Amino acid sequence: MECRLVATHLNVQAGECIKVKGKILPEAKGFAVNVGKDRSNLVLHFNPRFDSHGDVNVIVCNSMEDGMWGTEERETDFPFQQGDKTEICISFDTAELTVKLAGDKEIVFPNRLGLQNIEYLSVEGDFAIKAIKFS
Ligand SMILES: CCCO[C@@H]1O[C@H](CO)[C@@H](O[C@@H]2O[C@H](CO)[C@H](O)[C@H](OCc3cn(Cc4ccccc4)nn3)[C@H]2O)[C@H](O)[C@H]1NC(C)=O
Repeated sequence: MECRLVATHLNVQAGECIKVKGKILPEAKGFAVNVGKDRSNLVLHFNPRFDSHGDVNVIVCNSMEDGMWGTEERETDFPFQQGDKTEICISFDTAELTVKLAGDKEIVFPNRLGLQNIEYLSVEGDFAIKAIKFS
């Protein structure tokens, strides 16, 4: 599937926010926003699934350490629509990450890797990026 963006050497600090703005493709099956140390060490794989891997309208979150997936956490309160514009804001501290979504929805996920900064960001799948902002 389509890799939309990879950014490295970011040095995003705890308390700062990574904002990803874009448009979900009309026939989207899924997309993912990954943040972490590098492509094999992800503190968060944020993966909204419209219809993929047997999931329909589920947000799958997971971590990856040395290339090995962790235990998935799944959210069925699904604030995404195919074809819509959306904005995802990820902030974190050494304990957890907070993903702010449309409609004041928030998802909290543990910082299983204990990362103190985020070096790596990638966006994959059926998502057309409009802007990336670090604040
Ligand atoms: C019940 C026993 C099998 O469990 C299934 O095992 C699959 C394989 O590990 C799980 O699917 C994987 O879940 C991972 C998160 O835990 C990742 O989402 C794996 O995908 C990685 C990936 C990203 N990409 C790029 C991309 C991303 C988004 C949309 C399109 C392409 N391509 N592959 C995805 O293949 C899938 O979530 C899991 N399902 C359950 C219910 O546990």
